[in-house]
Amino acid sequence: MSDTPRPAARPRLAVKLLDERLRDYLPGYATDGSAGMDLRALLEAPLTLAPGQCELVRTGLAIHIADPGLAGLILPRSGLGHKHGIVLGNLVGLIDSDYQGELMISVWNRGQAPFTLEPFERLAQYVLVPVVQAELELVDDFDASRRGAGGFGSSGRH
Ligand SMILES: O=c1ccn([C@H]2C[C@H](O)[C@@H](COP(=O)(O)OP(=O)(O)OP(=O)(O)O)O2)c(=O)[nH]1
Ligand SMILES: [Mg+2]
Repeated sequence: MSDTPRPAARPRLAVKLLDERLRDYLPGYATDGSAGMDLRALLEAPLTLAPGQCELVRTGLAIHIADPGLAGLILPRSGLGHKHGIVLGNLVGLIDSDYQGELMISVWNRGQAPFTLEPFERLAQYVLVPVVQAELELVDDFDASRRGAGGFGSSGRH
């Protein structure tokens, strides 16, 4: 028997290609255990971002998640972020389950040197995550908890 757990059934997401060139570049999981699928830059020409510059970049993909129990996250790629300072202008992109528009990536060069993005380069990753929607219930007092209202380091450093 293998130690590898059997993968759970994968939700199926409806995807529209907004540009035919994307057909050759459909996102997928690089390995069995990958958490994210890489998203590519739909650019007509290389795009050079000066230090501090932030641009909205097309992906050419629309994904309708449909299930309110799921959401998409757009996250930076570690290599681009750490080595080149290429991260997201909104830090994290949150994709609502009812969003049907094109996935857009806010690309921010937080580094010190210009960086050139090439057409169809993988520049961010899309992660599907479970979501729980809550009902807010107004109360006058909470049941006591050990932490109470202590925050921002109230439990000490070590
Ligand atoms: O990096 C991102 C972030 C968001 N979106 C899309 C999907 C998301 O469902 C929608 C709205 O995002 P959000 O709610 O974060 O932005 P907002 O500024 O609150 O806009 P809205 O008033 O449309 O909710 O924009 C992207 O394509 N890329
Ligand atoms: Mg919003």
